[in-house]
Amino acid sequence: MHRLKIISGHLSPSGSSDYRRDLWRSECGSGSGSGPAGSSGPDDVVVVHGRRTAIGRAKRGSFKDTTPDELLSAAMTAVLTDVGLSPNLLGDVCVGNVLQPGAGALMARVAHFLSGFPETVPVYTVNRQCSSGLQALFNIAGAIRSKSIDLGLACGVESMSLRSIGNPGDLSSRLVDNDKARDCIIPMGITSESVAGEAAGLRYGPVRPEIVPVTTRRLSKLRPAFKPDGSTTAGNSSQVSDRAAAVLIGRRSAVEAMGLPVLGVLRASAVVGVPPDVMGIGPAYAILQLWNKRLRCWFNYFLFKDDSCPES
Ligand SMILES: CC(=O)SCCNC(=O)CCNC(=O)[C@H](O)C(C)(C)COP(=O)(O)OP(=O)(O)OC[C@H]1O[C@@H](n2cnc3c(N)ncnc32)[C@H](O)[C@@H]1OP(=O)(O)O
Repeated sequence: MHRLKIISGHLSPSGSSDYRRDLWRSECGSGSGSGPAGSSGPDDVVVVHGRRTAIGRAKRGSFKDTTPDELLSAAMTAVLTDVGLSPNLLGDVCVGNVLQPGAGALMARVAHFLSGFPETVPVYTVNRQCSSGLQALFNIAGAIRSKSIDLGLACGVESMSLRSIGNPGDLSSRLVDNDKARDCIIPMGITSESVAGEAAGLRYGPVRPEIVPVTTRRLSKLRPAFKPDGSTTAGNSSQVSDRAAAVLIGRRSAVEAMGLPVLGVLRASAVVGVPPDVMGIGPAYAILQLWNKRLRCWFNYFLFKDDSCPES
């Protein structure tokens, strides 16, 4: 019950005082501010509000002809409209996007103007492959922590219908002499097969007793998508899709002064490099790094799902 109460408090739009009291009392929340898990107060980076579009199936879905600037603009506009915030108050806007033509920032700046944002508000894009949207969030959080800005908008957008991931661009011919460099051009689906191969030997530890095995006939009959004897199918893959999302975050003191809601607190993030032929395994190692940043008790409250792929 205690755990449920904390989770529901975390989701409360008003950042309810009950939740905060529980958080302050909990092992993570009661720290002296000496570490990322323990710091709590006016300088917290807090989540105010977030919206997303529906998820359209690439090439065949409802957004197959919708340009990414339109998707992005819809999400950006909705966030600010919901909370009644003028875009003038945004210190920065960061957009995660992988398949970027127009030198990166063009689509985002167009979306920015389509949303009625003034030219004085800056915008830029970031590409950290599958976690680009998350990286946008932590870029804005970093700017808030360093006191460069008080409030910012973090977004992510991808049109897998209108853009192609097939073209690797111009690369050195020396690539063939370097194993790791060569692995960088392995198709995504094949890396997914390699991750499945590595994961096959893993035990699922504490969550194992919670899982009830269910085999649906249709699901088990789906054919492997990337190699004949593979295990990646349409049923266990991230879907290739078109969508956008936007999240408003800020420093707690500024957010509260503006009378905006507090949905949650951004405590920490971690990024790691992994071998390119199993790049999809990255979140497992990043979670371990967070664990090592003394966030152990947070793992009592939340189960993590890797939903960061732009195409998922
Ligand atoms: C960091 C990383 O890990 S990167 C990610 C690595 N993974 C990948 O690259 C995989 C990305 N995904 C893909 O490329 C695509 O989703 C694919 C190729 C796997 C599948 O694409 P599609 O064939 O277009 O999938 P689609 O959605 O049409 O589904 C195919 C069929 O499976 C069926 N299906 C899909 N999911 C399920 C399910 N859960 N249960 C039953 N049937 C299902 C669909 O109904 C469809 O049936 P139909 O052909 O009779 O209509």
